[in-house]
Amino acid sequence: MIQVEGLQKRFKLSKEHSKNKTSQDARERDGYFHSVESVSFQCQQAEVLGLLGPNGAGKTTTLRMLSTALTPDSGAILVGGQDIVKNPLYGRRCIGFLSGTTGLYGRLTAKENVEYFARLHGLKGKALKARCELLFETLDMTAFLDKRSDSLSTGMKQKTNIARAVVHQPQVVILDEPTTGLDIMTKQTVLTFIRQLKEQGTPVIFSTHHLDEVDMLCDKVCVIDKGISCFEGDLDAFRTLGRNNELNQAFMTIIRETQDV
Ligand SMILES: Nc1ncnc2c1ncn2[C@@H]1O[C@H](COP(=O)(O)OP(=O)(O)OP(=O)(O)O)[C@@H](O)[C@H]1O
Repeated sequence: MIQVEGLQKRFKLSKEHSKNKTSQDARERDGYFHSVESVSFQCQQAEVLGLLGPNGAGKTTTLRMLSTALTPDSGAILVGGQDIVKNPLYGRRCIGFLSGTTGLYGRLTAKENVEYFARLHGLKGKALKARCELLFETLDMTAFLDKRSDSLSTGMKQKTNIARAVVHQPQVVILDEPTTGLDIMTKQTVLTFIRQLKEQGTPVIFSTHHLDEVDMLCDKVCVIDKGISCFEGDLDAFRTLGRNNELNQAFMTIIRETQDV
């Protein structure tokens, strides 16, 4: 289980930027951009949580804090009761993170990339081979395992990145827009993989703009708007609050009404 409580993150703006201030966003103040002002949610074992929000809402900033790539200014991130803000090394061991900008080593093959990260996490010998083979099979990677990563298609790269992110069997999996830019077949493989993680009991948090994916996969959603989590609940509660069975419509109502407050 992962619990996120009162996360905040601001970024210092350059003097130049502050002088020529044109932004209407209330998060820009005192020489800082307050990307995440107050975000809280939790995701239990075997639950899939969809992180929703308009462009610029603060989803990626939040997920980067969960991955320990960014340190929050305040707030707590508890995995199995331990605060990974205070213990980021522990966080890196227990979280598997796929970001939109994760890079692969272009000169290494898909297989070599995944094995390299497996070794970084301490896997070796038969355990490494078995874990990698299972992932290659599950993510349908066998046809391109020996190709250099710089020659892979977008979908092949994404599968390799996902394998790399979960090779150490993390307690919690966090995926930032995992299906963006993928064709229908590859997207299906990724969604099936998320469902399998859930069946194995792993909490999965993923950000997306595709509410059809949320409908198919998510047990609950958290909506972030302008750096603040304004809704957390299951899909029934989401539809009720948005007064619409159609998730896109419900989402737009929730955002509109949050912004009117
Ligand atoms: N290093 C930074 N310095 C200044 N502002 C930043 C920085 N990183 C993010 N931001 C700002 O914080 C806000 C939230 O960005 P974030 O990438 O978290 O949004 P998002 O919800 O993931 O958006 P999208 O759906 O478009 O990916 C944006 O306005 C962004 O410009």
